Amino acid sequence: MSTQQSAPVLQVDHLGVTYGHVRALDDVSIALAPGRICALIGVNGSGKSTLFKALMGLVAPDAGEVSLFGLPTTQARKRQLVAYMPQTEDVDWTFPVSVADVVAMGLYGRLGLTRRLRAADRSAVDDALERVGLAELRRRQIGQLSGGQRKRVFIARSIAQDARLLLLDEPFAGVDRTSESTMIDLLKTLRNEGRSVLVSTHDLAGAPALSDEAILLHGSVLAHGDPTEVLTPQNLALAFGQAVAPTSGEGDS
Ligand SMILES: Nc1ncnc2c1ncn2[C@@H]1O[C@H](COP(=O)(O)OP(=O)(O)OP(=O)(O)O)[C@@H](O)[C@H]1O
Repeated sequence: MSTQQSAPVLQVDHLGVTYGHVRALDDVSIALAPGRICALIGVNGSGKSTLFKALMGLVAPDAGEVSLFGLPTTQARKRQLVAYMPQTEDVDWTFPVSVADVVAMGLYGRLGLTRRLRAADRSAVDDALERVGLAELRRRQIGQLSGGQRKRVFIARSIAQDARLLLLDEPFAGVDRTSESTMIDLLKTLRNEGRSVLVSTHDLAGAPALSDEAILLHGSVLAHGDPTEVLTPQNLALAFGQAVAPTSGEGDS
């Protein structure tokens, strides 16, 4: 990490994404430095999930570019540099796999075709489960976990993977205050290890305590910087004051 300390882990230049007639993201430019927690804040439909999906290459932009660690997304994913936690409803929780199986998936990039875990891999899975407090539930089917436990499984998988950038879409939704504060402590520890975290949240009051910087999104970036400077009454009125849908119609692409 040392030689590229200031190189952005995530760079988005003039990104545009359109679904049919809905312009979900328009001219979005963002850079995120290593070792930072960045809160992504915006009203429902402001494009937060779309931004995560574009960063992961899961939706095709119609304008602009994305790079992670100076690499195209496909390369960064291949090198296991980035981990993504989608919104809970985007995951098939009935899938017949255990908690430990899901965490082990973080190691697949390093395993051979047989995907057979060696002793060191098993201990990486155990360590990751220990760090998120799920060691005792390692054999449980993922569908039999609470909402907060499900989120922690994903974080454990990112830790096992040793991802340098975590993209977390609404990790605190449906999570009680105690679990949320445990998760925030964990994210800060991961940040202190030099990882970066982009995390979407609706918790405006909690954002300054959670994050080093904040982005206010409303189809485009309304503000990006220190959370206390971003979350001003004026900016919040712009982002939340009116239930304005992102620009729809033919867009400008
Ligand atoms: N697959 C899709 N097809 C068509 N429109 C979509 C699709 N996915 C998202 N949209 C639209 O794109 C816009 C941005 O949606 P997105 O899910 O990115 O917002 P969000 O900020 O993540 O919302 P939320 O806080 O509700 O999760 C919205 O107007 C939404 O209706």
